[in-house]
Order: sequence, then structure tokens, then C-alpha cells
Amino acid sequence: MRFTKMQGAGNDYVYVNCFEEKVEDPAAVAVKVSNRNFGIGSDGLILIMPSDKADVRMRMFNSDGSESEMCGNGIRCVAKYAYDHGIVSKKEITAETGAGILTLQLFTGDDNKVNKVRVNMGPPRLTRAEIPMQGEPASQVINQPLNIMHTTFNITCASMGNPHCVIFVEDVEGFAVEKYGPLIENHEMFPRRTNVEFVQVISRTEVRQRTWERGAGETLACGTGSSAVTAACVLNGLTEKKILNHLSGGDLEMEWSEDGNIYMTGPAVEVFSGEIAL
Ligand SMILES: N[C@H](CCC[C@H](N)C(=O)O)C(=O)O
Repeated sequence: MRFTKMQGAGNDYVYVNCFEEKVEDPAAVAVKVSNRNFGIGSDGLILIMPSDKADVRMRMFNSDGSESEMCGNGIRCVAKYAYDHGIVSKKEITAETGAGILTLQLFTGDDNKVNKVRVNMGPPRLTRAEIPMQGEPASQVINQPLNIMHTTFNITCASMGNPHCVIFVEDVEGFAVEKYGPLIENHEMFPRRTNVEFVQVISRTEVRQRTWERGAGETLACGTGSSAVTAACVLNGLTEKKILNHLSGGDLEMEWSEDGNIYMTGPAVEVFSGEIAL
């Protein structure tokens, strides 16, 4: 199988061009290639596929083999791959995802390769039914207590196509992400598990995020998570609608626009290509 390794803010995936390659069992392939000792090493597997509704289609699998509806850092890399490898020739493209059809704006450097992408991530979905979470289906979860072991966290939850639980902390660098991340990911409140973002507010326009991903553990960045964080910051009155989010592997520029959609702008980088026997 031919593949290309790409990363966005340090959130790295193995990308396969399914205009040319066929992947029989993507869940099993995701587990194999993601392994950092016995495989290629990545947070998961992303398939770049033809679509009958958009310019390109993305399917994304976590390193544990589970499929996610959406991946914010991944979709920027899909856009870069599609442009740089001649699948598309426009600088505004559409992509079919499990979160619907998204519109992306591509920025190129002097080499006419994409180095930055702005994505309309759509609106945050805030009801328990949409996230999904247990409880009254039409209600929202904004700054609500959740007990984990002997600690109470205040959580704000949103779906960006995939589920997110945002928790504001005083000191995110010192926070025990590996201890609490998996307990929240697998908490019975979240029937399809959840991604978890731990966030420190630096100012009205700047935050620092660490991410515990469903199906992958701590990663260096999460674009859908950054979108959920932007919504959570505004809903809790902590920041303006336009913020700079410092993730562990890079920065994302975020905006919850007047049109109701969240816009994410960030880097997309191709690292290397190769072939792997499956
Ligand atoms: N890192 C990705 C999200 C992966 C989400 C995945 N772990 C899930 O199960 O939903 C991003 O940039 O949006």
C-alpha cells in the first residue's frame, strides 16, 4: 500500500490516496500503520476518496481502529494533498465528511503548494442528543458538574460531527491528562465515548489546549477539539469569538463567526511517502 505521512500542528496521520489504492479493511490497517514501534507511526489512518457530492471525501480511523466522523487537522491535510497531487486545481474546494460537506479555502506558497488551509467547520451542535450524551435530549451541557473519582469537573460539551467534552483548568501543563482523559473518554455519560479537551485561558483572545482523543490517547493537536473549545470559551463568557489556540504541536486561528459557523485556519505539512506491506 502506498501512503503519505502528513501532519497538521503535530497531529499526524497516514494518508492513502484511494483514487489509486484500495484499502480492504481500514480499521485493521489503521491499527497496524499507527503503531510507532511496529508500524509507520501515527495518530491514525485517513483515506482520501472520490465523492459524488463534493470534490473529495475523507474517512478517518483512530489508532485503535475506531472510525470518527470528522478530523479538523486531517481535513486540512486532505485539502493539501488533493491540490498538491492534482486531484483538484481550485483554491476553494468542498469535502464530504461524516459531519457533512465542508468548504475549505487553500493558501499556497511560492512553490504553488498548499501551506495553510481555512476550513468552515460548521456550527457547534450543542444538544445532548447531537453530542451524544445521556440525559434530557434537547438540553445543553454548559459548565455542568461531572464527578470523576473524587474530583468534580465542570464540563461544556459540543459536537463538531464528533463528540467533545471541554474542561477549563488553571494549569494545563501540570494537569494529569493521562489520568483523567481516559476516565472521561469512557464515562457512561457518553454512549459513543468522547474526545476531551483541557484548556487554560491565557487572555480574552488566547488559550492553551491539551487533547485526550477518543481512540488515540493524548495527541499534539485536535482541530475539531479546537472548534469545540472556541464554542465553549464563548458560551462560558471567557473569551472573544476570535481566538488563537496554542496546541501542543502548533497554533490554530479560530473564529466563531456571526454566521454561526466556526472557522479554523492552520498549517498542513507533507512529511514523507512510502510503501508498506500489509
Ligand atoms: N484530531 C482530530 C480529531 C480526531 C477525533 C477522533 N479521535 C474521534 O474519535 O473523534 C482533529 O484534528 O479534529
